[in-house]
Amino acid sequence: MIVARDLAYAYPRGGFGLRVPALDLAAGEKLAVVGPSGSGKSTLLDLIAGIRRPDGGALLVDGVDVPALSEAGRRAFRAARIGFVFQTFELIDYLSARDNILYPYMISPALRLDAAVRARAGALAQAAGVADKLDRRPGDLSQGERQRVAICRALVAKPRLILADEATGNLDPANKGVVLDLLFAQAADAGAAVLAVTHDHDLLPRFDRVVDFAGFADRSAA
Ligand SMILES: Nc1ncnc2c1ncn2[C@@H]1O[C@H](COP(=O)(O)OP(=O)(O)OP(=O)(O)O)[C@@H](O)[C@H]1O
Repeated sequence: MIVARDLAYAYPRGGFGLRVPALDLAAGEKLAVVGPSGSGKSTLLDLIAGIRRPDGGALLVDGVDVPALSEAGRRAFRAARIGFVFQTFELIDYLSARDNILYPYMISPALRLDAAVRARAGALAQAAGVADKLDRRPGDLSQGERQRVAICRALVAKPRLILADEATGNLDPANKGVVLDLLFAQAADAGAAVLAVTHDHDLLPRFDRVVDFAGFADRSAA
């Protein structure tokens, strides 16, 4: 699902660079990425999702050479194949929680919004414990509720790859378990792979593999 070799990236205004010699993720695999704050974990997710373009190296995601795509191509690829739970949620303030969940269907011409999709969005919200909040806007939700809405949005289009950046970071222990169960059940159902950044070491036994990101920072680029 992911093959990265000698992946290099430096922020254009300097300050931080990342060099990843090799990273592989098999279809259906659940990989946790750990590492100190500021070690480049979120930057890696941005590269995989095509939000940022690497300066060098090779990156195939679901067989696609993502860095070779145009910006529009990368956006379409992301909408169709990747479910991204952002660390800061990135919900849209003026849309209801329901419409936030359905957002991939509003921006991707490849996805068609119909009654089955609406039902699926409702079922995901139910499983995540936010079904009674669907008419609210993100500003009227708690942090943990926003996080769960963001997770439903990442899952609604049955992505091939789920990228999760601290997806359970704002949740209490009970909801953490519920949300991770939901994430993994949906991934198994769709045959999707999961790459999750987490600081929560209690969750690591639930993953197939753990990669420690300490050491991937490229000091020469700083
Ligand atoms: N737009 C930017 N321009 C320059 N440097 C940046 C930018 N965004 C992030 N950085 C720097 O890049 C480094 C890696 O950031 P990143 O968010 O990838 O780390 P992280 O491992 O996900 O951290 P955390 O665990 O705290 O979320 C940090 O030192 C950060 O200050």
